[in-house]
Amino acid sequence: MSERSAYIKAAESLRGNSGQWAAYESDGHCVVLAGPGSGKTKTLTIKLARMLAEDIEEPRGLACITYNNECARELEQRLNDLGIAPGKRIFIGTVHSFSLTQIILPYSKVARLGLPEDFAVANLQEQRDALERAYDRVIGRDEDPHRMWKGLMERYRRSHLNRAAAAFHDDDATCAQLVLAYEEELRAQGLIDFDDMPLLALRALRENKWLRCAIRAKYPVLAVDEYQDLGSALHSMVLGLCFSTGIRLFAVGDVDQSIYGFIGAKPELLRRLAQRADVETVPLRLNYRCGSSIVTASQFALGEERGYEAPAGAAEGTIYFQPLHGSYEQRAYYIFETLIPNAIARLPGLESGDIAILYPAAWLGDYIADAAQAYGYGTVRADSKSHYPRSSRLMRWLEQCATWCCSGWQTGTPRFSRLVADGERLFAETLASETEQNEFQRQLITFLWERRDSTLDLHTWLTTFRQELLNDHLARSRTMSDERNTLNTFVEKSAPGNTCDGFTLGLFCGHGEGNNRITLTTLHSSKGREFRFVVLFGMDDGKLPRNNAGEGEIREARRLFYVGFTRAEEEIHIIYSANNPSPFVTELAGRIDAGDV
Ligand SMILES: Nc1ncnc2c1ncn2[C@@H]1O[C@H](COP(=O)(O)OP(=O)(O)OP(=O)(O)O)[C@@H](O)[C@H]1O
Repeated sequence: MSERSAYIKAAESLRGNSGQWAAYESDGHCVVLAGPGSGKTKTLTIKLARMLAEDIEEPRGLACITYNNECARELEQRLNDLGIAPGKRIFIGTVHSFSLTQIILPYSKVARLGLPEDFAVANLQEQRDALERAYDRVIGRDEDPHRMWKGLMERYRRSHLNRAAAAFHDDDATCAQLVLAYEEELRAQGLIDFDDMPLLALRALRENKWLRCAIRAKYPVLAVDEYQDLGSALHSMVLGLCFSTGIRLFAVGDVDQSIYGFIGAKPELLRRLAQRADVETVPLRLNYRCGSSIVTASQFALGEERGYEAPAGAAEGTIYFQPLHGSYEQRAYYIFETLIPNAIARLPGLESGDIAILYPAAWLGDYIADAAQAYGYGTVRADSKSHYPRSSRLMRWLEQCATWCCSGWQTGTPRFSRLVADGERLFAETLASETEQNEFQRQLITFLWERRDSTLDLHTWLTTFRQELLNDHLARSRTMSDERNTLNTFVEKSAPGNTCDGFTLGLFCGHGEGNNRITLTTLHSSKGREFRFVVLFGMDDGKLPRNNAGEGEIREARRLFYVGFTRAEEEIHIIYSANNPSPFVTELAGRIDAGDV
């Protein structure tokens, strides 16, 4: 199917929903403001495909910014299903990678950002060292600066974007000095860090009108997914690029799913955007994901009536409350001894891959992982305790390469051309010339073609890959120091005697048997995902919300509960301490008992 017919066909499924169709037909700035499962991401991807085909003439393209690399991966996959591979015309990535690759790397010198020509991105150790030196200079107490000051400084940098404003120096003079000293320490080493990226990009855009015009020339459309979690820097960029420079905006989000306040997200920014007179705001009411009782109850979970409904004829869905006694270990065992075997017997066709167990903090996942292993269930962890950070672009590309070796060479998923394009974007810095790109492509096909076997030993595959293809690029790149460390750590883990000893290529990329595993992840990392059967684990007072939470934190914890709750299609099981339930669970159970569902 051609690109054009693929999106036109997909758009037919939007026609029956007047809101989705209005967004699809919009021709100016448009914001889709809607709840879970309402098809925001679906509408966004089909609209992107349409704009690329109908509104934007080659070689111009569009930039799509999203919250994290996992969300970027999801969008890439959905666009790929519509026949659109990321490439020169389309940028999909985080605010940080947009700032770095589209603004700082190409324009830092002409935009006079004051960075040395060969600046690099600091790895975690270099950031720690810079903070320690800055702390000694500004505060100099005999304390660990990483415990309290690191978090304070990060929040201050993210919330005080304009260094010229008096508020930057006045709101917290010590913090302001620490920020400046920390940045000086980094610059003295020729480094920038992660938080510098949007700040420097914003400064470059603010101070240089020609740069805003250059971005508009390349990307006449800017799309934003998960707007509620993107923070002040992105919001300021959007205001400057879209409303002062004329780039067209297409954004989707949900203020009720804003769960990253602790790193600077502000749901009111999306609200303000949606209230602008020059923006067409499209609300969506139907939730296609969850059974009808789950949709109704989700609004009790949130504590707000939003008027969301399931479409006519949707299945009902069931909510189970599971108050338990005993330790977390005992409660985790109950899931695999009773809950899941019963569910598999009851729900036709339910497989491990349809099941997710979500918890408020990654350490609670350890109990689940141990219990799953004891009962012989395969699991995949998508939280911070996964075998490698799910956000790593390099690891994500290696997974794709492994998938090609296991099956892609026969099925075309992924296509080899996609691996080449993604690899060239990943190593864009060191693959500048056509000769280098051709050589990279030749080496890649030689390596992968000789290893088309899902039973190969992962450690050998990775060490050879690293040595033959990656080492040189990683050593020469200025931006991939952390990616290099991530790879080296994972290679070490896969070595004989370590935690991933014996992993095959198939297990690494979730191919075949290994793919059908129960997902274990935090409520935070469950955002954007959906499963037939969801277990919420550890829904206890003190865990959700955590002890001594302030008012704002309690509101955010409640939204987190709502995000987890709305991942379920058919069944949701809420496991909590019988003596100490989360107040959100108590309120939800009370509303359901009162017959509100
Ligand atoms: N018009 C539609 N007809 C049928 N199914 C739809 C329609 N719109 C969306 N869906 C389905 O609803 C589910 C949720 O869609 P999607 O993931 O795009 O929602 P979302 O609004 O991004 O959700 P969340 O905010 O919870 O991540 C998907 O399975 C999608 O295919």
